[in-house]
Amino acid sequence: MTQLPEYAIIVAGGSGSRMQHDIPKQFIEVAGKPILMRTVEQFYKYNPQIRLVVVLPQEQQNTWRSLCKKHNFKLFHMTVPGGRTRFGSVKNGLDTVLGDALVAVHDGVRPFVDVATIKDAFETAASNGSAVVAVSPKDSIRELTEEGSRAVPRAKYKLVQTPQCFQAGVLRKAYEQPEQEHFTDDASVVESIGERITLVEGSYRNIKITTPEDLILAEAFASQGF
Ligand SMILES: Nc1ccn([C@@H]2O[C@H](COP(=O)(O)OP(=O)(O)OP(=O)(O)O)[C@@H](O)[C@H]2O)c(=O)n1
Ligand SMILES: C[C@](O)(CO)[C@H](O)COP(=O)(O)O
Repeated sequence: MTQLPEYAIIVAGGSGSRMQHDIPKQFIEVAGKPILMRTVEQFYKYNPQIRLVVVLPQEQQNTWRSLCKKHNFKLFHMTVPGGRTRFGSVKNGLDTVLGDALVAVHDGVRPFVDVATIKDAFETAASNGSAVVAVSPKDSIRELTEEGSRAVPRAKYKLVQTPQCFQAGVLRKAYEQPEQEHFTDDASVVESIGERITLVEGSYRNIKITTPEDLILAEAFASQGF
């Protein structure tokens, strides 16, 4: 835990179109528990005093309340409406952040984030201003070109995960700018106002549950107690 108040903005405002499932992917149960609940619990385990902000589409909020009741999920959290894009959802979450603080933004569908990773991200952001979790690619990488494609040096690349943790003031300033096409995460938004991004080591288990086969992996991780 750091000296400043800590927030986790857990974004689950997307439509989950790539999952092709009949219920929103954040509500799919993995080993009997909705994915989003697992994610929120990891942040509570890191710091029971953390301020938890869950971003969900307005029309899913009643379902979420019912799920919390059904699963006897009592962790205190705020719920705010999602935006049209991830950028909009993070912006809505940020409106709840008061004063000086450290803010972690995390995908609601990354339930296997380690407590140690969350700790590392907050501590690094406290000293460096930012901390973005990333891992090294395991596959070779090719860049698409007009002629076809060409090999690029893998050692020069990282695969970016969440949490992405920042000083609240920096994140607020970054999210005041207009949204741009290349804003796929918080690091790209913050970098575009000239701030430096510090990377911290993530974990290959910290998958973003995106497509149907990710659910098989998720069940396997959960059955191993992760
Ligand atoms: N308008 C949006 C879009 C995305 N997200 C969140 O950002 C995270 C990463 O996005 P992704 O996995 O792509 O989720 P979806 O946008 O829901 O999925 P898809 O692109 O397959 O539709 C998810 O937790 C998602 O809920 C969000 O809060 N608000
Ligand atoms: C934020 C993120 O999970 C980092 O890898 C990713 O950029 C989200 O992308 P998506 O297209 O919204 O899944």
